[in-house]
Amino acid sequence: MRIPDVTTMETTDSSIYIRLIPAQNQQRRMSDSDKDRPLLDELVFDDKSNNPRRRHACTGRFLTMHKRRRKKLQTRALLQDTAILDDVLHGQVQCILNQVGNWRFNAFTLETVTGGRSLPVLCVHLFHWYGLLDHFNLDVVRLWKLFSLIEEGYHSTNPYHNSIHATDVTQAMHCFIQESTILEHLEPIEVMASLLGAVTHDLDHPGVNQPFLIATSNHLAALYENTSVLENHHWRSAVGCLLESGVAEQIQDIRPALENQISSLILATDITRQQEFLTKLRNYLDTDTLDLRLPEHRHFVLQIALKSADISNPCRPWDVSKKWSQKVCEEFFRQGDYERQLNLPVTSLCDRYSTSVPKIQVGFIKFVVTPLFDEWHRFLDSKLSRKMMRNIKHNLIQWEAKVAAELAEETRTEISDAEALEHEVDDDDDEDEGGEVGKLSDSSEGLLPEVKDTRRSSLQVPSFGALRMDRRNSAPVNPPPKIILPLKGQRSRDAIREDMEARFDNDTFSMLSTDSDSFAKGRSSDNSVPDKERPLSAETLVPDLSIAAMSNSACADQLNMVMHGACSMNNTNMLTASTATKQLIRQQTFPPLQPYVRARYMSAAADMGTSCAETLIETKSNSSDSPCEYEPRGVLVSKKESFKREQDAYQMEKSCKIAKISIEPGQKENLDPSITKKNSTRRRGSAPVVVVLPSKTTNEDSSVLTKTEAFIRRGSMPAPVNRNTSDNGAIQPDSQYATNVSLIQRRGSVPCDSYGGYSRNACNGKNRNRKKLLRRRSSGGAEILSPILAEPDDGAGESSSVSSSSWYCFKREMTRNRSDLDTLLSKRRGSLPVEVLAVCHTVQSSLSATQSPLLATQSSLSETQSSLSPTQSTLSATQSSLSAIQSSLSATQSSLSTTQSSLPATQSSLSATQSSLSATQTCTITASSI
Ligand SMILES: Nc1ncnc2c1ncn2[C@@H]1O[C@@H]2COP(=O)(O)O[C@H]2[C@H]1O
Ligand SMILES: [Zn+2]
Repeated sequence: MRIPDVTTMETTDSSIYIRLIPAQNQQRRMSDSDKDRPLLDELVFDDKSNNPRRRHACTGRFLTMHKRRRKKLQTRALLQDTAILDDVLHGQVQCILNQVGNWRFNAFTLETVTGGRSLPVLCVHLFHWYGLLDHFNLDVVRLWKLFSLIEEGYHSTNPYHNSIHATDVTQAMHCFIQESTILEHLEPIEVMASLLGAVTHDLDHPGVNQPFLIATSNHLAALYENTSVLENHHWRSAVGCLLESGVAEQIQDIRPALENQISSLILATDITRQQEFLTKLRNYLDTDTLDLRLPEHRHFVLQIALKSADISNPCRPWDVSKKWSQKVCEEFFRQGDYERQLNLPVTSLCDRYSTSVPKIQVGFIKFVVTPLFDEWHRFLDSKLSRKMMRNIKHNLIQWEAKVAAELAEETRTEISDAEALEHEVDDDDDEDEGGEVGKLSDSSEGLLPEVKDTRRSSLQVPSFGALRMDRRNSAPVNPPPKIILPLKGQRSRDAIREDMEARFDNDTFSMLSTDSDSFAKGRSSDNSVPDKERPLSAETLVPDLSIAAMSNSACADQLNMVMHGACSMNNTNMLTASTATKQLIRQQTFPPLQPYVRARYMSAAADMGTSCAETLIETKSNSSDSPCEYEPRGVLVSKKESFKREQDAYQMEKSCKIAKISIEPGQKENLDPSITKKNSTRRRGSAPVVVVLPSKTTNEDSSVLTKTEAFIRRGSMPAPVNRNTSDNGAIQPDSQYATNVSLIQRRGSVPCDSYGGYSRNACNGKNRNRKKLLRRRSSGGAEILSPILAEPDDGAGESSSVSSSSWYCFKREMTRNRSDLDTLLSKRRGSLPVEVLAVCHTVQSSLSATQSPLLATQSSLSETQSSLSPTQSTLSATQSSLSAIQSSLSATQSSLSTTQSSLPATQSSLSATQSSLSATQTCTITASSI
């Protein structure tokens, strides 16, 4: 392919800008007039007499509902006179764009000279340069709009994952696909997919990693079932931009194939899949079987290229690379700060108090970058790949030197700290001896400032709460580590090496994107903030308001207060006030994750999904129809070659289609189907949690939500459950973690009555739900705790008052014994808010309170039993005498009956006697008469 010369480019690129200006202004160059900038804005953003930018900025185009903060341009300070300075320095832009294929490219410089528009400027330039505009007959205004939408989709508030990172990765991708080994085989559609994939690969990135989204129950985690959450979101957002810009309309024929390729490229950037790709690449290279004439092999190489481009910043020249390293670590540390505020375990790589930029860089370069670039270099074996390898080595040496310097400084600090403490002890010992030290310590007041001055920041003064945040090193405060001091440096080095190896473990890639070792191991933060600084709830609090924007404006206000207020010590009081009255109740169950839910959420994806299936077959006919009469620029190839490749491309599209269609409804990309099945069957609880704050104002609005300012928890999967059940390589639990979690594991999804109950209470002040709460069959977990968390009120029923008093008992107890709370909090993991844990403790203590009266009752029962036993024996004696009487009675009865039975015989003998007597009498009478 022909690389255009500078003169040609100058003319060509000028024409891009000229074409962007409305017809009546075409004769004017961008830099010619003070009106150029507004004109461009008008053209790009006010097209069709709407104001799309403003509209989208308010409503949010992406699922994070990102409200873009407009970049502050230095020259905007001169708003009233825009003519004085132009944001876009066209001469310099041109100069940089002319060097766009150079590995020394600096995206930050392009960002500056383009007035913050590096992304669309670079991309339109590259599309033009490769001849894609002509080849696909693209409208440059739509294309500009596409890249403006993409630029807008990146969060300018992210230190690293912003549009400059997209620019950087796109330029790196451009460098890679220009490598002759690759370029000669590429189809125009593949070039377009590569550029679009690169520029959108982190679109709408929230600035935190996947474990954080899961731990804070972000709706994206629920939507993508905790699998390649961000990557799935990035490519779907990309498709949304293609649709919205109208570019999709122009490339109907190739759209399914293009979108398939973009999605597959972006999904490959999931860093947890690094090993999978690396093994495959090694295998290809070992067996020398990579054949770029095959579309699937080309696609695989493009996946590797994008993965490499994504982590290529350590391969840049030192000055550029260093800047990226600082930016990415700034974002990591920001996440660590959020985790600390949320009382989540602080991801080790995000903990600014236990690690440093050089340490992270050494680990990242050694364990992530080098293995990939070793293979990439083996494949490319070019001038560029050699340069990159040289840069990696050089940069690694720089960072290692910094780590060594840090260690030396730490050791020095610790020695001087220990010496200072040693002096203190010696001073006490020498007091009577009157030596030199004794002289200095004539007055203890005089000594104090000196000790204070020599003391370094690594030793923490326990009483100074604020200093805690500044503390960096790990030397314990009490007692001074005198004995271990000589070994300290060596120990630290070993510890750091081990630490790094653990952090950059090939299996986990824990710090990067989708895993977090501290989450998995249940490590608690050493720096957990005191209770009063704790924000409202882990369930609702997310780092950037843009991620929380699917709640109402009142929630956004509250989050804003927490997020920005909690950072400043001045606002602690405000926070304390709000946390003191916080209540936790549950809300209705999140809808189950059915395919239709996903479809509803992702209108763009749905659109894409159907069109993919429908129009895939048309792709071939279109691509063969398309004439190859474009300028011989960029990747464009001869007709004959093109035809052959179209056949290959068709084969690949067919295989893509098969792969796509074989995905069952609800199944996620990037996931082994068997794992999906296992996960989905194992998936547990889902009930979101709501934090209700007391009414801020006495608003007349009868809406419960407005009154209570409910923070609606979006996601549904409690983190502990997910971690326990997820075995797809994202997070591996260890046994200790599992044991800890089992204590607080959230249970099923029985909806809690208390939400409705609370609402009614809030409206009319009655306690209609109290009996209901008692009747309710709890599934365990947060829902059982809501009545306990409720503040006592006058009309409280029996159960409520018991619970409330336990809560206050617990609170009192905790205030007395902070260490208990600390222990409790330090055990805490995952997404359950701290309140839930606190209440677990409350329930336990109220249970033990209930147990003691029960025991008393039991002993009195046994006493009663023993006093009863004599009575029982009397009773049994009486019973036996009674039975004796009964038996004598029965004997009497039987003799009576015997007597009775003998009576008739006597009677009959009597009557016989009588009759014999009367016979005798008759005889006598007869005899006498005779
Ligand atoms: N210089 C760096 N140091 C540490 N981590 C990095 C560096 N560059 C990139 N990464 C990580 O690698 C990840 C690659 O994918 P992402 O761009 O989404 O996010 C990136 C960061 O998390
Ligand atoms: Zn990236």
